[in-house]
Amino acid sequence: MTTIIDGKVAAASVIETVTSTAAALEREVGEKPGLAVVIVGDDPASHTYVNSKSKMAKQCGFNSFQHSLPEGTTQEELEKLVAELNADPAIHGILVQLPLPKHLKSEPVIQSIAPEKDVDGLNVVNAGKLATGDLASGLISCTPAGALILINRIHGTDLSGLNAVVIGRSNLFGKPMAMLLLSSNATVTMAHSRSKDLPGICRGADILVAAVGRPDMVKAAWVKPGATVIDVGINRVPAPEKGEGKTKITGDVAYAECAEVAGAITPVPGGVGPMTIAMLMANTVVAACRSFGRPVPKF
Ligand SMILES: Nc1nc2c(c(=O)[nH]1)N[C@@H](CN(C=O)c1ccc(C(=O)N[C@@H](CCC(=O)O)C(=O)O)cc1)CN2
Repeated sequence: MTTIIDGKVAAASVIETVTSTAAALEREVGEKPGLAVVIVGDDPASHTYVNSKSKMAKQCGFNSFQHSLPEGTTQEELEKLVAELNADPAIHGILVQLPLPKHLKSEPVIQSIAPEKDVDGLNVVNAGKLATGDLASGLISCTPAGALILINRIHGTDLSGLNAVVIGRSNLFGKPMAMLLLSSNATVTMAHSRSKDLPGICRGADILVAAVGRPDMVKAAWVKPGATVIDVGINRVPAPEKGEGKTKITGDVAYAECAEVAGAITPVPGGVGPMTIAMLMANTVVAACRSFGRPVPKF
């Protein structure tokens, strides 16, 4: 029997801990965690994600600040806003929604976020801490942190002796995911579009993580029988069965056929996606606890 890994259930458990920690902080210190979310431009999917983040922040008992900037915002204007948020003591977490419009460079913006407020875990200080095995004092990118929680539900926290393959090498997901798996003692292979014999590499995986942005790319023949398959893809594709012009979300894994072979698998939607927003809340409450010298919850 294949286990369907339910990201909504795991996310709800994270949110419960976040909410009780935020309530304790307010009771004991008289302050709420503050999350600032910055979005530039009109991308509808990005607006949906940002609205969900702001709504969830309020639900957790945070102060939520949304900065929606016009498409024509300049690099200087964006970095000036980040500098103001860095200096604001009511803000414990800052997130700049990605991707930015094409005329803006995301790297300098990300690197201008104060590391202790970088709840996306993308700043070189936080990425460096993760790469050097310091998982305790930095902030870890939300989607890989959430994917690891789902993997831990199947395999426990010690992945010794297991082969993990991560397809994709982005700073937002692939690289931090590989570091987290390595820190959990897995034997990790990072594969990508230039890898030779991708199906063969994947067939060696006890834990296969796909983050490539190509709908249904991973086929059943790529999956080792009994493997855990984590699908990080969020692809919007046409869904004529729902009506003309309709679309649906699908992952990077051909779900139905891979579920026949895998031991455990995440669906899309309802797998890794809900963990992204839950871990953003977790990072924000952790950043707030640290700023007040309070104990940090475990997720
Ligand atoms: N600064 C950041 N930008 C982006 C990130 C990020 O972590 N930080 N990740 C993605 C988008 N993203 C959050 O921003 C995100 C993607 C998907 C989901 C999610 O819950 N997906 C649902 C399906 C939702 C739907 O039906 O549309 C699921 O998989 O169940 C949450 C957040 C890029 N940008």
